[in-house]
Amino acid sequence: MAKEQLIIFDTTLRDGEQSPGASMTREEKLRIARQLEKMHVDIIEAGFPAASNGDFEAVRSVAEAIKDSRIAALCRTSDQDISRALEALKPARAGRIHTFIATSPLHMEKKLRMAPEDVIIAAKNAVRFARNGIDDVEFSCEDAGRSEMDFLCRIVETVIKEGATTINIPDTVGYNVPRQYADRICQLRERVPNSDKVIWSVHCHNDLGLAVANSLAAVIAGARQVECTINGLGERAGNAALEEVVMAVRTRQDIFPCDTRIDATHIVPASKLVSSVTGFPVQPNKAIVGANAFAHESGIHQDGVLKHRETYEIMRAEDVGWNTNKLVLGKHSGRTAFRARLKELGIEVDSEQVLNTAFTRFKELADKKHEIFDEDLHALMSEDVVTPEDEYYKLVASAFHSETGETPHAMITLSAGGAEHRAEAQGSGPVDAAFKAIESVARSDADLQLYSVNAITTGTDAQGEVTVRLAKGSRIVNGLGADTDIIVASARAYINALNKLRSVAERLNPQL
Ligand SMILES: CC(=O)SCCNC(=O)CCNC(=O)[C@H](O)C(C)(C)COP(=O)(O)OP(=O)(O)OC[C@H]1O[C@@H](n2cnc3c(N)ncnc32)[C@H](O)[C@@H]1OP(=O)(O)O
Ligand SMILES: CC(C)C(=O)C(=O)O
Repeated sequence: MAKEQLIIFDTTLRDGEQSPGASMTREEKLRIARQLEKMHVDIIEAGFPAASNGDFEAVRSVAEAIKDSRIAALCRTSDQDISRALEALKPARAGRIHTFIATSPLHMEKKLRMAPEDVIIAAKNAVRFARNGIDDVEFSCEDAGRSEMDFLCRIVETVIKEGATTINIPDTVGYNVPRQYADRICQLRERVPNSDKVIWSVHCHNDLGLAVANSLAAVIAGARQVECTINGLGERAGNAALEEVVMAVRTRQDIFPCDTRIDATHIVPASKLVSSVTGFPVQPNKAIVGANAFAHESGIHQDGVLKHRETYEIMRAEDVGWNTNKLVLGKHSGRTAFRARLKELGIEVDSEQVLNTAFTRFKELADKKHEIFDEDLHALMSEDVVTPEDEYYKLVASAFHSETGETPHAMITLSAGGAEHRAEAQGSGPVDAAFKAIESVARSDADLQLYSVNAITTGTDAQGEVTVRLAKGSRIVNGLGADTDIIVASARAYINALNKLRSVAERLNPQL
């Protein structure tokens, strides 16, 4: 039997935009709307036309441009707001008026300063007025999560009689918990006459981190529209995240009696677009769209995923728009993942002993660096271990000068094959000056590919750890240096890399 449709109503451009700092221009709204249309979002709430001329124009432009999604515009229960919204929606192939008024005792008394009976009249008149202009009218009981059930039933019954086609029950301040919220939806569906003639919708905020859980509980209780936003953007702690709702319903088809029309492969691009437009980064551990959502670092998980992906993945990264899942090499990784990555990089390991030696070096590096990249592996596999006794270059002494308004300057005494050399150089910073001074002696002709400060311990004796990656021809090496002075640590790392380059060159050409 075909599943019922769960309507996805995206409000990134309206409630999402109410996030402090997330205001969007008309062009930005258009770009996001086009991405939402591509994803097959059913309804795009484009804005609040009475808010400003800019928002009016933005809703109008979205209504003009988007053909495959219905466009909704939000308005209070005032004729002026509704007229403005109707005007903005005129170019839409399919439009919806979304009108709302608060129904909780607190909001009615303290904010609206209206008697409950007057709120019912305002809702009734607004829906009637809206229905004169358009067929599709959604009515929202703002703060329904804290409204009295009897009152909710009365106001909803009234607006259904006036022709509202969708009834939205927002948990405006994210106060409800799943069982209680689901119970509200069940009661309304049971008690309100003609409840089967309308679509029941939910709109949950995330103040207690329950927006998605509440939305899903409501779907099980019979709601067939979920209002949500990309990345969970929205007022205060945000709204239910579209990607989480869609993927929960899709992944748990054994539980949900419905599914959405969303093409989930557009989810990650949509998330990236919203993040770049708003400047709100996505936290790495965010479900579905976070950079780590399909990444595995620990050896036991990596081993499991390599043997059978489903051991640690309940969805496929490709199905939500990532290129693939990721095995990230780090200090928790094991031999299986290490060997697999080497193989992917085309690095042949001819014996268990070579693998074990390389793996030990890899663990040493991983203790110093947060993440091991492919270049690190190339370096690990091509370099020899250089012991202090075989070091050709040694740092004997150093002095650095850096002062506001003056060019940084470094003085280095370097031992090269036992002979001491003094060198001085200026640079764009003291580290640059130190590297130039060392190079004036070593003349390695190597490319500096990476300079990173890997870890700083805490306390007054803080240790700075630096990695310097040098490349010469096909040889790539990582040099490590540690010191309480970060410039000295950098110089040591550079010299360590030079020694490794020399050692590899000697191995390839023993005449050197
Ligand atoms: C839960 C939600 O997300 S609701 C949507 C929230 N979004 C927004 O508010 C963004 C757009 N809003 C705005 O640009 C402005 O608030 C406007 C243009 C709508 C109104 O601006 P102003 O006329 O200056 O009013 P202001 O914002 O100061 O106060 C809101 C007024 O609307 C009233 N009001 C609030 N909700 C409703 C409603 N659903 N229906 C009718 N009146 C309402 C308030 O009681 C208050 O009236 P008062 O001024 O007579 O006390
Ligand atoms: C206007 C309604 C839908 C709303 O945004 C809320 O109650 O949070």
